[in-house]
This record gives sequence, structure tokens and C-alpha cells, in this order.
Amino acid sequence: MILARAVDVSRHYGDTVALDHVSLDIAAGEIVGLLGPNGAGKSTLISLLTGVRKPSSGQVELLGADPRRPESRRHLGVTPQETGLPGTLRVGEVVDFVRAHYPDPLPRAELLSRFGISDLVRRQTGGLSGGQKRRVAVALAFAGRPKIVFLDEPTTGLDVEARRALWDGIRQFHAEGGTIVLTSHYLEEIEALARRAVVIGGGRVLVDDTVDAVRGLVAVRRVSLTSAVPLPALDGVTATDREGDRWHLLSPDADQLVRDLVTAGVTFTDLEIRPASLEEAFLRLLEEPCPA
Ligand SMILES: Nc1ncnc2c1ncn2[C@@H]1O[C@H](COP(=O)(O)OP(=O)(O)OP(=O)(O)O)[C@@H](O)[C@H]1O
Repeated sequence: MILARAVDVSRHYGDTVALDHVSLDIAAGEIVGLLGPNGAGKSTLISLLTGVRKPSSGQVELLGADPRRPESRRHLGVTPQETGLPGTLRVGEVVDFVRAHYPDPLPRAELLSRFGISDLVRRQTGGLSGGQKRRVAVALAFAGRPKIVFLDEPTTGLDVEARRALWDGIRQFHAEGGTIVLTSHYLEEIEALARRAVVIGGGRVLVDDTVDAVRGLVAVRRVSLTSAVPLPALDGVTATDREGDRWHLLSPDADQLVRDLVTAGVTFTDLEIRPASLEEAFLRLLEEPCPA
């Protein structure tokens, strides 16, 4: 059963094309990770699927109907990238306020304990730290026992322990049959939660595959070295940057690259190899011919 669907959807903001003919189905029981660089269109896609905005063209569906209809939205939970909590209310009061909008909400204590924030129940939200506010905002998406939840960068800015507590809450919801779409800038987060990853870049779906497959695509190494002489053309190198004598090369196979450098007789010093950042890997994907 398809819970959310985008069919050939585009969305423009003035001259900016935020989404460009995107099609996507989210089936019941899935956890789908949306990945992509800043400005790729992830938040826009979420805003269309949750009925906050309308597409410029194409169709969106939530639970088989227009996401703007209250009947569809009753089964929806959302935590946008930025949320405002009423600062003078206590966490317990905010939770009850949100719960009151749903026919069969989770009990307050259960919701708080699932997301590891029971100790905050009597605190005014205005006095919470940024990370604590974020945890409350994410928990609120689950208050009404939704069928599908959209989380836009749920754990950005959280420490490791808080992140794991939120992951546990998300996993429990999924284990009970819930469906989740989340965006993240951390591949680690998508790996921890999702099986399917959709990479969005320049408003288009670049890759829609298993997390394992996407990990393979973005597992690029950054090889840095100092060499006074220009480097020869090397197999597998997808990008080269030079700052004076310092060279930075991107390659999926750093071991082979180093062997090739030695074989080519290049004299180098200060060799450094590290994983390329996700942003570097996405830029590389964006430069490749689009498989979608
Ligand atoms: N309200 C708006 N008005 C004008 N342009 C917008 C608006 N919202 C988004 N955009 C533009 O649309 C494009 C897609 O933005 P979007 O926020 O959907 O990307 P994103 O993938 O969520 O990025 P990030 O990872 O930075 O959150 C960007 O070029 C952005 O500047």
C-alpha cells in the first residue's frame, strides 16, 4: 500500500526550480532516507507531500488523497527543520495540547519515555536547550499515533546520546508498523535507520536504491599529498584540486591510486587519506550523467 506519492512533481519559487519532475512512492512500513546537498529540494518535497505547499505541476498524494485534506492529515506526523514551541508552556502541556487534536493519541508518559525526555515534562519549553527543544519537537510528531511521519533533519545539533534516544523512538514506531521519511546530512543516520535511500540533487531524484548501494556510490576517498611536479592522469580519479604544491584527489579506490602514483614514479610527501565528505560525494554524483 502506497502511503505517499509524488507523480512528476515540479515546484518553482519565482525563477528557482526547487523540484524538477520528481516521482516517488513511499510504501507502508518503509523507512526512507532523503539525502542530498543543501538546497537540493528535500524540504520542498516534504512540504508538498505533507500539504504545506502545493506543487507548481504534477500530483501529490497522502494516504490516497490530497495531502491538504484534513482526513489525510489526521494520520500524519511532521517535524519540520525549524519548529517553534510556545516558550511559557511546560513540555507536558505542549504534549497534551498536541495530543488533544487526535482521536486516539499516545499517553503523555509513554510518548515522553519513548523519546527519552520524561525528565523534561515539567520544564518550560523556553528554558530548554536547543537539543532538548529538538527532541520535544520530534516526539510531538508521534503524539497522534500517525501512520506516516516526515522528519526533516531530526537530529541535527544533537549529541550522540540524544541522537540514539531519538533513533530508538523512531525504530519502535517502525517496529509497530509505522512509516517514516527522514532527511539527514548524516549518512550514518540513514544507515542506522533506513533500508532505502533517495538521493536528491538539483531538484531531481539522482538515485533511489538500497542504503548499501548508495553507500557504495558515495564511498569516495580524498587523497592529499604534496608534490612539486604536476601529477600524471590517473585512473579512477574523479576530481583534482590543487593549492600550490598540495594536491587533493577524489577516488573510489585510494589504495589503487597510491599504487599508481608510486608506479608512475611521482615523488610525494605528506600523504593523507580520509573519507570524502558526503557533500563532496554528492557533488560528484551531480556531475555524473543522471541515471534516474
Ligand atoms: N520559500 C522559498 N522561497 C524561495 N526559494 C526557496 C524557498 N524554499 C526553498 N527555496 C529554494 O528552493 C531550493 C530547494 O530548497 P530546499 O529547502 O527544498 O532544499 P533542501 O534540500 O531541503 O536543503 P537543506 O539541506 O539546505 O535543507 C533552494 O534553491 C532554495 O533556496
